[in-house]
Amino acid sequence: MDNVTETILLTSDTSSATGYSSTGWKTYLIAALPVIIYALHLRATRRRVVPKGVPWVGLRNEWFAKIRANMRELYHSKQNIEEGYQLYGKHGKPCITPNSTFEAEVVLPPSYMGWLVAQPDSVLSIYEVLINDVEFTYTSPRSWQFHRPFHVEALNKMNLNLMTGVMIDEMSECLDDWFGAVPGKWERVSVQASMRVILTCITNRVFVGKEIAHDEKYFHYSSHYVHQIGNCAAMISHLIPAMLKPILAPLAALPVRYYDYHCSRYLVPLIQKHLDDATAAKDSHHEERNPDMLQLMARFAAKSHDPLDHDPRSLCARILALNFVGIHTSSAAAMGAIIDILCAGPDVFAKLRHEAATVLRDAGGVWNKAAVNRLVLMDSTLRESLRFSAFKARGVERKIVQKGGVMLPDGTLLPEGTKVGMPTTEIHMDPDFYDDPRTFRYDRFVGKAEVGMVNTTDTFLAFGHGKHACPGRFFSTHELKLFFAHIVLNYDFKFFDERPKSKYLSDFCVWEDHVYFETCRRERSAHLDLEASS
Ligand code: HEM
Repeated sequence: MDNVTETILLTSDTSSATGYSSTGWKTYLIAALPVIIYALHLRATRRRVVPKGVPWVGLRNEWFAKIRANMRELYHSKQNIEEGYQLYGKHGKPCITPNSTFEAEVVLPPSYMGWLVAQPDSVLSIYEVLINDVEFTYTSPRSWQFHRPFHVEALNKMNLNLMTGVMIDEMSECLDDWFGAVPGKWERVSVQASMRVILTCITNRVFVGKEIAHDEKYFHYSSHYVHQIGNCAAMISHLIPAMLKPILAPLAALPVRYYDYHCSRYLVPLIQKHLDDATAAKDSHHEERNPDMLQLMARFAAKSHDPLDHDPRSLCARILALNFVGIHTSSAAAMGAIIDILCAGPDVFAKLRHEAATVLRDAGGVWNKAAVNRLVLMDSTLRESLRFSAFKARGVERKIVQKGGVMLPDGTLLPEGTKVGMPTTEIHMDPDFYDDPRTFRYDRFVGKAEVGMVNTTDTFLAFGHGKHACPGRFFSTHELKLFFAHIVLNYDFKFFDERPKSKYLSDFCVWEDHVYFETCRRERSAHLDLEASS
């Protein structure tokens, strides 16, 4: 017997004598492992709260019914929301809709809207929803580390009147590329690709200025950033168990962090320059009259005492996050609008063209904010499209952050961490709120000043509602009205005989395939025809 074997035998003998055999210890550990993992999982998923006493929809009579309903949600979300609305929402009651992220959401009835929007941020938080949905902790940690969200304030300070010329320039250039520049030549164009690229170009131009916006590599990195952030967030929230997130999510977020890094190489030096200029201008009281978003943000930053606001990398992350929220939403709105207009047919199109031509002729052939504001039919058409073709079925989503939870008007207690929201699409299609809701009526809102495209109401939720209603809606409304006016003036179209099909992925509405339309550049803008004939 050698020394080592002897030692092992001795050790083993000793442990048997004391009642602790190493095999027994390992067995205990192996048996306890699932419990330890489960305890860690519970701790890591403590935010996944499922309130008691609220009925579920989408359940079937089967084993593990809730887990399976959550897993089915990716393709059954709209059905669940419809069912919940008919069974509960219409009767003033909340219900739980499953979610493929396993974070079930309490959908509230429309009658609770006043209560929902009256809650302070210390009770219901939109930020927790945004940070969670986009997995900002991993995909873009810097973009939500700030004390004052002045990127949102900068959005509201944007001078849309002075920006109009820049926007028209950018639109014309992009439309030449995508819709065709040769009069009389018909082109076949993808709705999804064209709207995504054109809206990205306009947003980039207005946000970061011409030089960087027109840099092909910046366009590549920034548009990939916008698309990857959604993919990475979906992968993190759907595929990575919460307890493994700290280890695996940073890896899953690498693609978006790569594009973020490349965008920052363009933006950080420019932001530093704007910060220096803004600091100098603060002392000399001289500021450029037509600043882009980055310049506006630098002005706010220059006046701030928070060191984080002077970090160009932080400002860069914030503008990229704005790009993400702004580009997806406005391109989805533009896709819905062009499809709705081409389905509405030649009469509606002729009326929109006539209005745009009259307004532009009366404005002397140059668009400005006042002229865009006079596009009443276009405003109603685009608002109707946001109602009719809403691209997210649940909206006004908030997370309960108040310790101890919150009591709903019917006395139900929802615990801290519960996500709540409104059934946007069902409210938009409810005959109690809209006459003949399943018909696209382009002129539905004409003559009702209180329901212009930017106005949110209890029953028009495309931009959310309440104090957190989309701050980008003034910019987007102006941009989309200008864009569609420019299109109807300068292009002819073939109309759709049949509406393209859409489907839901979770609660997001997407077009089933690539949808194409045919368009042809006119000899000249229709307002010049009007001028010639009058
Ligand atoms: C047609 C285009 C757009 C649509 C339909 C849209 C829709 C929305 C919706 C539904 C919300 C949630 C509001 C709530 O829950 O009450 C929201 C929030 C927000 N949107 Fe938009 N949006 C659009 C364009 C933009 C643009 C262009 C920007 C910026 C460039 C932007 C920036 C934001 C921000 C920062 C928030 C969060 C507001 C907050 O936290 O208080 N949006 N948007």
